[in-house]
Amino acid sequence: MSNNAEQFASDNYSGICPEALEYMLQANLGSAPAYGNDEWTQKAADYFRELFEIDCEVFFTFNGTAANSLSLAALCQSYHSVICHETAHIETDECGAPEFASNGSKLLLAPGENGKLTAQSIESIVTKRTDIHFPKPKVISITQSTELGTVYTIEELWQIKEIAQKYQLKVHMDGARFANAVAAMNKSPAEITWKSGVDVLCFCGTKNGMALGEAIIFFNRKLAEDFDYRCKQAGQLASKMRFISAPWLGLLETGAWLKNARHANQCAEYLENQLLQIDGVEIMFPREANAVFVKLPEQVIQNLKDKHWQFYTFIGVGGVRFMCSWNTTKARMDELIKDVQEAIA
Ligand SMILES: Cc1ncc(COP(=O)(O)O)c(C=O)c1O
Ligand SMILES: C[C@H](O)[C@H](N)C(=O)O
Repeated sequence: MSNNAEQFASDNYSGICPEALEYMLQANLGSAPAYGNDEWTQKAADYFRELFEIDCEVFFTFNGTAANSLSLAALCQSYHSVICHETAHIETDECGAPEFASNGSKLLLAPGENGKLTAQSIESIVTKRTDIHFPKPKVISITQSTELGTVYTIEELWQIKEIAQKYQLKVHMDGARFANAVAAMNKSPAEITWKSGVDVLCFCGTKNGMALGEAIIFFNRKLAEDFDYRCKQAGQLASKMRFISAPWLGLLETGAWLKNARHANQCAEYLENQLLQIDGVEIMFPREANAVFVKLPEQVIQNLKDKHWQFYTFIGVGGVRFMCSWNTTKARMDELIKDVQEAIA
């Protein structure tokens, strides 16, 4: 087997946290009804309704791309468009799945500082064209925490809510790192979702300590009509759904979902502080969740790769993302910091 030392490439690299694994093993005792008709799925869905303080509709998919693309398809018709940030994952890394699942809804890209849409950038797109030849804006998609490791504040979410209401737009939240945003903001899940105008949240379990599995949470039940059929048709209805919902229940009932996110955020804060002490390292965006984006000289990047460090460099020349996870250790961070120091020296 290859070297399984922890990497800072992505929280997708991490294994399953103990709580998720324990509940998975419990669910493995004996047989259970298939296709979501099991007690684990019912309990997990009920727990989400308790956590978000609302009678929301909950669905489970295998991954985030499916969650995003299917939920967006539920919010708009093929002749509509979805406004998202130019660095949004639904634009950069889902291979056109949102457009495919919606039969053609166009993504309209907006700039914005630190990876965030603003009410102004949204309004300028909505008002730019209103003629029949242009796909009518219908959905705003925001990522919380963002692809650049930043977090929408409550004030920013409310400004976006006001624009959405002004122009009758729905709001989708890509919550690949939603737990990290909750941990960073110290606000309730309800406050940073439906109370701030979010209609549907794709809450990622994969990056939060599960093997796989996302929860799609419709705060507006009307929008979930027949969504189960959409999931089935897309191959996202798990026959042994208990092996997605039980680990979710493990994260929720034990509080590990928030504990894991807090740990990842705290590790990123430590990593950022240590990197800031190295001459030649430039922090690219405010570190507000579990990712640290730094600018490094090209030969330093190559030196780190030669030492078998793995990381994403999708953010321009010299841009590097270090992502912390539920199982990140100080020892491993110190190894990375030492190698960066030696490479720069
Ligand atoms: C911001 C964001 N959204 C969505 C996804 C999609 O998740 P998946 O790779 O499981 O399709 C990812 C993947 O890591 C992501 O980083
Ligand atoms: C960028 C890559 O697609 C993955 N979503 C990640 O964040 O690691």
